Amino acid sequence: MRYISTRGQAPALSFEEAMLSGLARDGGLYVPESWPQMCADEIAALAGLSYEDAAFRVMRPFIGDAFTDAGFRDIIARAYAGFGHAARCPVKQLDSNHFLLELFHGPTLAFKDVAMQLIGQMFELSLKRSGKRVTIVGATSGDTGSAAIEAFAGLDAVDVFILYPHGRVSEVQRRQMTTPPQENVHAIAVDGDFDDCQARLKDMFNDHAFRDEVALAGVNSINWARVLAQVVYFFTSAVALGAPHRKVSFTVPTGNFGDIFAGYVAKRMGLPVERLVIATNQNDILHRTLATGAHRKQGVTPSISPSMDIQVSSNFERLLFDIYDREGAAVEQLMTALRDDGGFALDQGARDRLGREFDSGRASEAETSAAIRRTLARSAELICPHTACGVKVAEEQPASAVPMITLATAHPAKFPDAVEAATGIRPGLPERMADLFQRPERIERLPNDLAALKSFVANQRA
Ligand SMILES: Cc1ncc(COP(=O)(O)O)c(C=O)c1O
Ligand SMILES: N[C@@H](CCOP(=O)(O)O)C(=O)O
Repeated sequence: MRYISTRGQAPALSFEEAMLSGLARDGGLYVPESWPQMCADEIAALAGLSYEDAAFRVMRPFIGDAFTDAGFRDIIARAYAGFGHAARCPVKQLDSNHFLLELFHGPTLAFKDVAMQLIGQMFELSLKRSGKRVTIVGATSGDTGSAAIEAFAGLDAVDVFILYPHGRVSEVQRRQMTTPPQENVHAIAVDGDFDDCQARLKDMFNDHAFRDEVALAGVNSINWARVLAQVVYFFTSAVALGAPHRKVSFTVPTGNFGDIFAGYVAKRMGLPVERLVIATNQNDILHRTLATGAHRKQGVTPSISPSMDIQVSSNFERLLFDIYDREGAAVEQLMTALRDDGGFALDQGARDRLGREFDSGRASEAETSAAIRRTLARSAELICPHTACGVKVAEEQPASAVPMITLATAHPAKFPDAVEAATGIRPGLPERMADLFQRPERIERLPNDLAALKSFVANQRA
């Protein structure tokens, strides 16, 4: 399996090379040159397997010769050993035909752990083999950063720098990033929003001299391996509800478009998915794109679901590549317009293809709170505000016999203020994190300035 860039100008790479590279050198994102297929019998055979065994079968066709089968099984086993639920990503019934896919049983209580724990193991093995050292820089609206720090803290061959928007993540998220004592991890509060952090990260990748000097690597969903690991739970949850003999639909709380793109990949591989529903908060660029065909930035407005406070959805580029018939030049043109003019209009063909695959909805602040309250009253489940955006949008989809699975992307205890304001209940952190608020913090505050950020990274790495 080779990986090609969405902008069509970078060399094709192996899985391992794409994983260690992050962004392609032409500014694009790596995608597989074709979608591996799983037939109905292969999908049916996932029923009853452990999450680890299912993960091996779903991901194996993508990794080429990066790892031996035994080595890859070992990586997967180590990645999920620390999860707090035997099923790793369990499905819970919310209502007669509405289910929650719980993705928050990993160490930092959000869905990012599912992929980050895996790629932490992959990086470690790969770097040990090559003797190389890399500098990981990540941008976060709160959850990717804490998951990355947890997965890479203390590793010899890696320095980690996480850019987060100052004052725009929850206190639990911030402390998860600023309290780990290991010297190879650095949390940087940037004076800007998440889009600024992600833009500076991409600027660093696009500065080839800097990129080569520090051996830059990325663990955002820029990295194909992140998306791949997220494909697995679309299969396991669908199979738990009867796939491939029965179709399912998914509603995905969406920001950077990585998670729902993983659902799209599962569908391309043969999983019978009826609808993929994008759920946004008030930062609703993707919902507006579906509704109007115009993809236009409006600036980020802080919300009670801060991890989804995103207007430049990085992985939308991967989808555009597919719906523009894998024409790198067309994607390059659209991305240039997004950067220079603030947006672009999809042509009618692209709009039709988008509409055939996806539906969308948005949740205002009041609707998000109401969904938290309603879910507690109806189903006795306390959900986080991101999950609540998903539940609200799922509930307004047309009635259907096809089961709807909404992704529960974080534990409510990461966002106690929003949950308490909605329900009067303050969710508590698990015992192992009970002293989080007493641990000393280490924060570097920097301006939204490429030169300042590059200089900090270059000087602080080991
Ligand atoms: C809790 C939570 N829910 C949903 C999302 C949106 O996921 P994605 O960026 O993959 O669209 C994020 C951030 O990515 C998140 O942290
Ligand atoms: N919500 C994310 C934003 C970054 O997304 P990623 O999937 O590209 O890493 C976060 O919590 O940081």
